[in-house]
Order: sequence, then C-alpha cells, then structure tokens
Amino acid sequence: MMSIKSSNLGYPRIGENREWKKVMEKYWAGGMEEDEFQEKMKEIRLQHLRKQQDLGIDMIPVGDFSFYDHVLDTAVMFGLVPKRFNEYGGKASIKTYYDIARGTKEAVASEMTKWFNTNYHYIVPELDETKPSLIENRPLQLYQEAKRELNIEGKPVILGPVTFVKLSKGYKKDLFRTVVDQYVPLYAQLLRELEAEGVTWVQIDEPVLATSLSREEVDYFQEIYKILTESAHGIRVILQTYYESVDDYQDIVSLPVHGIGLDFVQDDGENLNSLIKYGFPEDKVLAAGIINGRNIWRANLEETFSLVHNIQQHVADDRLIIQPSSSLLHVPVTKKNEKKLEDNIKNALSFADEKLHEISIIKKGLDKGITEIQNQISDSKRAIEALRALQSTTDAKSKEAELSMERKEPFRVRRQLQQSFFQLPLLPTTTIGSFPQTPEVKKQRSLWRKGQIDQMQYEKFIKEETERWIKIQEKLGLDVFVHGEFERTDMVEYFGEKLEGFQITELGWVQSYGSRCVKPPIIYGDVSFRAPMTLKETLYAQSLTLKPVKGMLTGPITILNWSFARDDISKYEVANQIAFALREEVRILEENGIRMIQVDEPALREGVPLKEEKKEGYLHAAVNAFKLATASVENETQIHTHMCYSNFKEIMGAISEMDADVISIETSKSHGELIHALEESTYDKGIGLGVYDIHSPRIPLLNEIKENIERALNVLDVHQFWINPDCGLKTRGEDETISALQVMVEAAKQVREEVTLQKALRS
Ligand SMILES: Nc1nc2c(c(=O)[nH]1)N[C@@H](CNc1ccc(C(=O)N[C@@H](CCC(=O)N[C@@H](CCC(=O)N[C@@H](CCC(=O)O)C(=O)O)C(=O)O)C(=O)O)cc1)CN2
Ligand code: MET
Ligand SMILES: [Zn+2]
Repeated sequence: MMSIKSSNLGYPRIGENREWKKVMEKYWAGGMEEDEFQEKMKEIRLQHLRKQQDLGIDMIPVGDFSFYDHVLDTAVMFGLVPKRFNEYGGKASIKTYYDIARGTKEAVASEMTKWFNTNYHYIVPELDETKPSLIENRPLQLYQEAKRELNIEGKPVILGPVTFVKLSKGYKKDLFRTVVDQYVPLYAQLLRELEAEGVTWVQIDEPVLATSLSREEVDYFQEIYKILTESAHGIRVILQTYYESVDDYQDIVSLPVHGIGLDFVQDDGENLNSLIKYGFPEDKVLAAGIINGRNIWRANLEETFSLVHNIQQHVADDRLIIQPSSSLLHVPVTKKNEKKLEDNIKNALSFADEKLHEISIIKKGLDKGITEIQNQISDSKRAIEALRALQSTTDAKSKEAELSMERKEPFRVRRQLQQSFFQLPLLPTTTIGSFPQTPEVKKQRSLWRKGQIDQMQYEKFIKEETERWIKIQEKLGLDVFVHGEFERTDMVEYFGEKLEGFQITELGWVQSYGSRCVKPPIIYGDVSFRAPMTLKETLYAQSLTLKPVKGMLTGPITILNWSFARDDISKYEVANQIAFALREEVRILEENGIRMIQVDEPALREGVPLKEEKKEGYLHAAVNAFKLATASVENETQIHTHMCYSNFKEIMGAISEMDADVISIETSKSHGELIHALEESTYDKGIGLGVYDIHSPRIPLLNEIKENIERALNVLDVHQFWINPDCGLKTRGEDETISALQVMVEAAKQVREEVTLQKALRS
C-alpha cells in the first residue's frame, strides 16, 4: 500500500539571519553586481530546498522563492510591465523588476497592498496596458534547477489565474471573466511545458476560494480548470486553498483537478465538518493542511494525529497528503538560534523548520504506528501544559463593563472645543509619526543592545535625534509635530517590549514587503500595563516646541494582528487586554499635558475576516477595543488614528464608529477609490488623506500634491481636511524626507491661499 505523503506549500524566503534581505539591499545600494546577486540568491534558494529535504518533506515547493514578491513574479512572467518602466516591452530585466516594485525618479512604483488577511504585501499587477503572453516559464526554470542541482523532484507552485486577476487592477470588474479568459491559454501553455519536462505535481494557489464567492465565480472555476487540466493530462494539479474554509465545499472538491488542498486549521472546523458530511471524491487527492502556518505555537501532536485520523476515515492513505495549513511565509524560519527566550516559552514554539519537522513526525506515526511517535506526542503535550501554566487569565470582560466607552460629548461639540484649544490653521499639516531610521539610528541601537554603549548614552542619542527633528519640523513649518519614534524598532515590537504578557525574539523575522521584515512579538500571557511607555519621549519633544506634539501609540487591534497571539483565549479578549493597558497610557499622557494623541490602527483593515458572515463581529470588536483605549479623554483632547492601505469602502462605517477626531489614511496611490468612498459616506470628522507615497524614494512634485489636495476638497469640507504623507517616514532617507515634506508644506500653503482667496471673492 502506498503511504501518505508529506508536503510543503511555501518556505520563508528571508533566511535564518535575513541573508536574503541583506543581499537584496546591498545589490540595490550598488554594493554588488548582478552576477554576484544571482549567485547569492541561488545559494539561498538551494539551501532552503536542501533544508526541506533534510526535514523529510516528500513534496518540496519550487517557485515560491522570489526576488521580491510572488505576485510580481507572476505579472512579470506574463510580460505585464507597465509602459512607464519599459516602453519597449519584452522580458523584464532585474532592474525593471525592482523598478516596478520600488519606483524610479521618473516613474511611480506599482501599488502595493495587503495579501488577504496577512501582513504580507504584494505588488498589484497593472493589466490595462499590455497584452499578456508567457514570456518565460519561471516555475519550469526553478523546477529544472532543483532537479539539476539537488536531484529534487520539486512541486512547482503557481498563483492561479482567478486569484491573479482578482488581485490585479486595470480592468472593469464586469469584464472579470473576459480578462481571466485571456490568461487561461497562457496557464495551459505553462502547464504543457511543465508536463513535457516530466513534472508530476503542480500546486496552483487559488486562495480566493477561501473568501465568499458568488455562484458565478464558483462556476468559472469549473470551466477554467477543465481547460487547464485537459491541456496537460500528464500533470497532476493540486488546487490549493488556505486561510479559511471553502464555502461551496461540494462544488470545489468536484472541480476537474487531481487534488484539492484544504486548510484544516484556520477553518473553524468547517472543512472537516464538510468532509464528514459530504465525503471526498474517490478519484482525487486531498492535500490536508494540518499544522498551523499562521501561528508559532507548537502543535499538540495528539490532537493533530487525531485530526488526520478523522480525515483518514474519508480519504484513502494513497490519496492523502499532509502539509502545513498555508505557506510558511508568515512565520519565522527557526527557533533554534533563540538564546534569550524563557525555557517554557521557547519549548512551546514552532517556527517554519520546526513545523516541517512536526509534519514529518506525524507522517512517521502514520507510516509506522502511533507508538513510534509516542515520545514526541508526550513532549508536545508537556510543552503546551507548561505554557498554559504561564498564562493565567484575568477576567477582562468584567473590567470592561465598569468603564465608559463613549467620549463625553459627541464630535460636533468636541470639534468646536478642540478648535479653540489648538487654534490650528486651515488645512493643518502633520506627519504620521516616524522619521527616518537612518543607519546611524540602527547602529546606536545595535551598540546599545550589545552593551557597547550604556542606557544613558543611548537615551542621549535618542534625545539628540528628537531635538534635531523638532528643529527640522519647525523649519519646515509643519503645524502639528511628532517626536519621531526614534526609540522604536518597530511600533508593535516596541509596545511588546514594554507591556506585560509578551516575549520578544531575537531572530523571529517575517517578510512584510520586499526586503522589509518585521519581528512580531509573541503574546503568551495576559497583557497588562507595567509602566509608562511613551511619556518620556513625548514630553521631551513637547518641551522643545510650542507646536502641539502628538502622543503616538499603536492601537489594540494592530498590536494583536501584528503579534503572534496566544490561542487559548479568544483574540478579542486579547485585544481588550491590550486596550486596557493603552487606556492607562492615554490617561497618563493626557494628565501630563499631551492633548493630541494618535492611536494607530493600520492593521485594522487587513484583519477583516475573509468570510462575509464574520466581518461584522470583527469590526464590532475592533471598534470596541479602540474606544476602550481612547474614549476616556477630555473633550479638548484630540484623538487621532491612522490607517495605511486602501480599500476602506467596506469599513467606512466602522471607522466612523471609532469616533476618533481625526483619521489619516493612505490614498496617494488609490486616490480615486477613496474619494469615491467618501462621496458616498457621511464621514464628518477630521480626515487627513495621504498626499504622497512614502514607500518610494521619489520626491513628489508640487503639482501632484496640489492636485491630490484639490481633488479631495471636491468631496470634503475644507475644515475637515488635514495634509500629511501616506504613512510614517521611517523607511526613507533623511534628505528625501525633508525634500518631500518641503513640497508638501508648500502645496498646503498654496492651496490654503487659493481657498482663502476664493472665500474672499465669494463674500
Ligand atoms: N509590524 C509592522 N507591520 C507593518 C508595518 C510596521 O511598521 N510594522 N508597516 C507596514 C509596512 N511594513 C513594514 C515592515 C517593516 C518595516 C521595516 O522598516 N523593517 C525594518 C526592520 C525594523 C527593525 O526592527 N529594526 C531593528 C533592527 C535593525 C537591524 O536590522 N539591525 C541590524 C544591525 C544594524 C547596524 O548595526 O547598523 C542587524 O540586526 O543586523 C532596529 O531598528 O533596531 C527592516 O526590515 O529593515 C517597514 C514597514 C505594514 N506592516
Ligand atoms: N506612527 C507609525 C509611523 O509613523 C504608523 C505607521 S503605520 C504602519 O511609523
Ligand atoms: Zn501607516
């Protein structure tokens, strides 16, 4: 009898020590020629394949590796290079590839946005300008490389046509089907070429299958995949879904493919329910996601084993594949180099490598009998029990009931009071919080971490940097200042370091976009306030200027979504615990005279569940947590919030309910959409629309910013409107930041004059 196979859906790109990031950034900085870059990248790529082989994975993905982002890879593979980067068409060079992602002096980068409900970002393909063709068969090349170099029979991973088009822009939504049809022959050709090479298995990712789809869309899958599988009979296609259950289980498992990949972890039990209820087609393979690809906790192997056992009741062993629930892109590489974690926490963790090891253990148990893995099962249970012992739960709910969740007066009253308190000019200018984390800032922090400079020297440096930037802000003529966040590595990691209930890893990095990584803190226990977290830096900055300095906090939902949260209590309970702690920080700031406080919620949008029926509950909890953190302040205290990334339309209602006095949002690259959303809404509070893109080093032109402002003023009251960049400036260089802000302030000044003149003329 053939046995169960183990598989992986995608492996982290960044490397144990972020080698991938370092190679890429060095190449960008001109520190390496393309040949060396290619060589180094290949080394990393092969090392990752070898590792998966050593961990005993039968079906190793190829093509999941990328030089930046797999959606961009797919676009470039189909020749979709916007004309502004390569007017002559043809194959994109490495330079062009990075230009699309990062922009050039002359051309703005393609838009970047969130990948489903994750903190990973992809580059949005622009379909409008170019007729697609299969320029190069990337999965084929990577398959050949794995075979040639390591004798690995790889499993090419391809982003499927429906998801690809759905994530793209540059076509009318009602032409969706027509556009997908353009791609189907190209995918067919791609598969035929893989078939000719002797490829056995292909994984085609269609994560849109885990969202709420219309009947029509589900029917498309039927037609499209029929064409695809018929064009390459010899190849076995696994249609892969993840991050949620599939709604139309019976239709989806009957699609004309050889295998279906289902997530049995992030599905609230729905996929297993459907499997039990409807069974599984006898002619298909089930690729079952059984180890959590989105979290970092060690699996209780007894439970995992019994999950597989349940699945086995409906699928024969020779048609069963076990794998993580999603790509491991979302978790750090390995815990083995962590030296500072508390033993009982480290022992309960499982990063990418450890997860693949867990898959191999389960496979061994299935092959040789459960007694063969009894020790590992016991170890896993003991590790989790020891973790539970650290996690005592307070009753967050009862605390919440005693607290006021509403501001004292409604916005229309607060607005007047705040205006007389702050006396801000029309169209006030501000920034989102962080200023450049220059190599010098990172170096000082690194020296301090290593103990090569002491706490006092480090704090002195942070103060000097803050002071320098207060002066720069004065000189620029901004209206509302920030302290610059120089003391923070990452916003979420910083609060994780200060709050009770968190552990910080040394090397637990995860790719967020391009070469940029984050180190999500781990929420293992009850979260609570320990000591003021932002007071010292804020008060220092405020002491240097008469302009208001915004207090700068990260909101509860963002801290939750950008951490790895404990899974023994509901995530909303965790959010409320964080909110209580922030409420205390807000109180202390206010008490010390900080009367503008920004509570960032950039991750609110990404956390919206993929399924329609779960959205309302999430948004309700998110609004609740935000209000819990902020509603206690006086009427004159102005609460700001900030969100980056577009697609606000469906959450406009929730944004309004948060009852922040001012919100700043990213719009520079998706201006039209937001303006449209605002046209249709009754949003009446302060709103700062990002007037330039901070993800690109390009300095915006005066007229571009003016146009952005003027267009916004067509739908917004001039008294509502603030002027700010799209997001924080920490990733930018110092000179480019100052130049861009100069242009922004000048644009604000000119529009202000125009508005005042128009008013005078009218009266
Ligand atoms: N968590 C989170 N998610 C987010 C965002 C965010 O700000 N935070 N913003 C949005 C966009 N995503 C982003 C993600 C990462 C970064 C980013 O800048 N990351 C930095 C790391 C930031 C950091 O923690 N830096 C540390 C460690 C820096 C470092 O690498 N140090 C060197 C040593 C440097 C030296 O000695 O000179 C090393 O360890 O090797 C520090 O400043 O202390 C990077 O990848 O470069 C920006 C935006 C959405 N999601
Ligand atoms: N205050 C934060 C900053 O300016 C907000 C960033 S949102 C990703 O960096
Ligand atoms: Zn932002």
